Amino acid sequence: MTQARVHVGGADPYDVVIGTGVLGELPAMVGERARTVAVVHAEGLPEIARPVRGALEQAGYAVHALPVPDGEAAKEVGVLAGLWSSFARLGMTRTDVVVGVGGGATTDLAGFAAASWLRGVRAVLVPTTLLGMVDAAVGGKTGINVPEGKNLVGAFHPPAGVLCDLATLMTMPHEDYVSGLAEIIKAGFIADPAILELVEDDPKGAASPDGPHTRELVERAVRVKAGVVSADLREGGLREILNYGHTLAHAIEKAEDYRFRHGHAVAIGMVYAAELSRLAGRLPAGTVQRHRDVLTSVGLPVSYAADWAGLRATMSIDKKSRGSTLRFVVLDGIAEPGRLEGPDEALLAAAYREITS
Ligand SMILES: NC(=O)c1ccc[n+]([C@@H]2O[C@H](COP(=O)([O-])OP(=O)(O)OC[C@H]3O[C@@H](n4cnc5c(N)ncnc54)[C@H](O)[C@@H]3O)[C@@H](O)[C@H]2O)c1
Ligand SMILES: O=C(O)C(=O)C[C@@H](O)[C@H](O)[C@H](O)COP(=O)(O)O
Ligand SMILES: [Zn+2]
Repeated sequence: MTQARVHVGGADPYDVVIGTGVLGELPAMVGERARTVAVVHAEGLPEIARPVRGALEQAGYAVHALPVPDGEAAKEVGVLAGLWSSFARLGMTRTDVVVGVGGGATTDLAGFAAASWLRGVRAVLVPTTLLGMVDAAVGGKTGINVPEGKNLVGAFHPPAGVLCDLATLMTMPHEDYVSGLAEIIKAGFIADPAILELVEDDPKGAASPDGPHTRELVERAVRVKAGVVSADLREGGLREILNYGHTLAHAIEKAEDYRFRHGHAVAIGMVYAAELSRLAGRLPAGTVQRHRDVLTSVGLPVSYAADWAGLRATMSIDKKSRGSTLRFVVLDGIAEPGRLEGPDEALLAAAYREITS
């Protein structure tokens, strides 16, 4: 299979390599100055980290595997502190490198560990989930959760390279695979309608790593993200569009004690944002229905019912808020993202009612 290479520009440029057999690129991304390489991976997935460790050992690095808890349980301050202790024990200096292998939770943690160790060492990311490949590992947002909210502590720390080996997707649990599709569909709504058409034409294929368009869907979503973060790494404006659906999604994840899949929460959050757009007179009802149809077709949820007051309170701490003003990414049409600033409480509650049934 041929490989695709997507360049991410900006002050710290790097490549995202997509295909199979991509690990040959790893030593070049780690670089010649490194001696020690810490490979951070989920403790339940040592077999996924094994080829990564092998490629690095063969290249002559001193490789140390640092297993962390699986999934979202990794994005906790205690786990991060454990990595700092391990880095100290290994004597990691500024020329040494952290390699994160796994899903988005693992790469978010590994990236933040790299960002914070000695005020910043090189990180190379090897995402092994669909969501990790198309979103989490690209763009330099790293971080952890705190009890008060999702991703509230973190740093912008672009990786030195991202390697997406599509073969690793074959072992993914179906529900986690589908979760990743939510971020791909998000990229379709905010920027690349061809993604929506690919999913709508063959939802069953889209929901399987064996599907005919897996590689194209991954590449298209990565290109959307790369284009945005190349222009606005630190979310001064444009980058906010990647947060479509996330204001409510993050509140749902917190309400569910981070046991709700991120992509599933984003799917619900996108329908909420679409309903907000419609109720604000900015989006036709047909486009809101298109959200429900395409998300449902691949098995993603589009409704949610829990105490509105709790969700509303959590949304205030969203990173797009400015002072007491809530700000949402909305749509004025397909691939026409806009902002809704300080919406009426009545509008927020009305949009929520639309997704509770
Ligand atoms: N930094 C960003 O820009 C960004 C973007 C989107 C999402 N995120 C974050 O990413 C996280 C979600 O990522 P995710 O969906 O990958 O979830 P995840 O990291 O929790 O992984 C999902 C599950 O898949 C398992 N897994 C990983 N690779 C596997 C494989 N190849 N085969 C079998 N099992 C495998 C994991 O162990 C885990 O149990 C959230 O924390 C979210 O906030 C970050
Ligand atoms: O890269 C971005 O920017 C995004 O918003 C991508 C989101 O899919 C991702 O979930 C991100 O982690 C959310 O960031 P946050 O700043 O809202 O925590
Ligand atoms: Zn997301």
